[in-house]
Amino acid sequence: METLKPDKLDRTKADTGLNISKKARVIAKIRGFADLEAESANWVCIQKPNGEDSDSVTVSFGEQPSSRKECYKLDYCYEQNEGNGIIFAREVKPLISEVFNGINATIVACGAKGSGKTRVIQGSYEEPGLAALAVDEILSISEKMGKSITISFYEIFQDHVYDLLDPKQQEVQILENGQGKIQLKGLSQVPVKSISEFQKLYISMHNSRKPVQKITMDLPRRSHKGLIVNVSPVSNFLPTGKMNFVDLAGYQDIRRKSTEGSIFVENTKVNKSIYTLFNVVYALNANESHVPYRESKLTRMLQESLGCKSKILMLTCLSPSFCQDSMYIVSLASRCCQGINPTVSDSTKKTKSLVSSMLLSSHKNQLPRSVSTTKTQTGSQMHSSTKKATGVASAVKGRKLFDEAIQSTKSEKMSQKESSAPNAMVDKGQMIDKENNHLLINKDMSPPLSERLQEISNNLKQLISSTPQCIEIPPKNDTSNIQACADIVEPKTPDGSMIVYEKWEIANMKSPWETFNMRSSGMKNSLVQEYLKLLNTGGKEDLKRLKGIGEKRASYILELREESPEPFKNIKGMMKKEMECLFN
Ligand SMILES: Nc1ncnc2c1ncn2[C@@H]1O[C@H](COP(=O)(O)OP(=O)(O)OP(=O)(O)O)[C@@H](O)[C@H]1O
Repeated sequence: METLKPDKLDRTKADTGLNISKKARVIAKIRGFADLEAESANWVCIQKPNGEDSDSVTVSFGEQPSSRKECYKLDYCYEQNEGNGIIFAREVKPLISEVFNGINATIVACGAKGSGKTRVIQGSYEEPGLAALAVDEILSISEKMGKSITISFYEIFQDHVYDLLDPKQQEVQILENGQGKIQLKGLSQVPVKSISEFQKLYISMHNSRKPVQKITMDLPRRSHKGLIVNVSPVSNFLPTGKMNFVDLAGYQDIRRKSTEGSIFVENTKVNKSIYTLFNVVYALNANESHVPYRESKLTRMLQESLGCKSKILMLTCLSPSFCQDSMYIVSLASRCCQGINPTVSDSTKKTKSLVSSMLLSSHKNQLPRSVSTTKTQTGSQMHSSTKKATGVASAVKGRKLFDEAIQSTKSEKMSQKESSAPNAMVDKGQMIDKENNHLLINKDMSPPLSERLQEISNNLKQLISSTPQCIEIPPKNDTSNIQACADIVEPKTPDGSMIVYEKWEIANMKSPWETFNMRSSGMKNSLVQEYLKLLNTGGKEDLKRLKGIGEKRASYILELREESPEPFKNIKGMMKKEMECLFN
């Protein structure tokens, strides 16, 4: 196990000084060169205005033309020569004391396929990952306190959760009790007494990739893997703290891959859950009233470790050589990182404000979010390889974002005050009740998915009926106006479409009315896509919330989806299916 100097490396509360109300810290790590990678192909550039003391850094990619280089702001970026030990000491270790105080922490590794996520989270026997380093530390503290720890290890494959520590590999059910508390039925908790015992369970299970029930294992599969470390708190009056490590499946843009059948469905589900996680982190960092936990199994499972007083570390892994998917993931990460008041390019602002005014104001926060990120033109860029790590003593600012993370909602503030009040003998049950109440309060504030979908459907109908039929549609192959609006509705690869949009707009010089008409057409198209997506992916209850869809039609839609993964390709197809349904 790597020897660390915690006294020098810890980021203590004394280091905190930033007034940044962010719940999630978003950082990156550039992976070392793999065996067959050309070391000359150094593609990621990072800019640290204050070296290792920088409060934020910018990441850009070498192959973009320097005149139009886009930079993505993140809280920090670790370079190729900085290993798991340093990341643990600066980012993860400070969270451990929080976990002993009954607070949940979640460390998520995200990135393109092969970007080094597993190496950072799981590591190997030779170079332990963040999870093993954390368990080692937690075990040594627990031993001193005479306490014990347990671990759970699960896999999410095609939106099903499986227990990796249970030989029977039962599917885990995510249940919510009467008070809104999440329970993971069927997920075992195994006591762990030593680091070697942990490594044996974690590394061997991770690598064994045992066949999961009812799933053929002939093809490599993309799945998320999660570890939960349950920690006994310092006081019996505190709830059990959890430290979660999530090794996300690698992001792959399926539009660029010629996949079919079950692989296509698998990839779509994986990407959707990655988007949802980013949307949740964005919503938390931006203090939004609605957090879309319910939109994926992963975020649903992690709800109690992402919301309330939890701490989140998003670790974006980057390939050092050209990788389009890495660019996309960084753009998502950067957007989460910005939280409140992200700086956006003029074109993005323009589009956003237009769409906001077009939507009923009560709906605007309820649409799936765009990938607007901080994009700036670069000044002097520094290639990652040219920067040398200059020791660790000065790199102490990262964790202070966590320490400053505000307890933003009133209910959180109240529960904090009460738990720290003198003589407040708050028992475990009461504390849990408070958390539950908080969840219920939040639930009241944020309507469930089905309500949002209903509203999207209503918007769609309104727009279809109100959009003039004689609108001037841009040339058939020019999808820029649709793209501009789709940017608001759905995450997209930052492929310069906004630039294309601006050029197109300038070249055509439309009147305000014509521009409005064109954009509303794009808006309509986006909403149609959302509506179709709902028909293709929504649950039965969500489908039934849509006007005109009752029990029978919802069942029929689900039947159609069993026959083919995405039966509703366009409006025409939808109408046809509707007619078939009527005559069935
Ligand atoms: N720091 C590093 N130095 C050298 N090679 C590395 C480093 N990190 C990862 N690699 C290599 O890169 C490859 C991908 O690593 P890893 O499996 O950790 O990526 P991943 O993002 O988890 O992949 P996937 O998306 O397929 O799960 C492996 O061959 C690994 O040995």
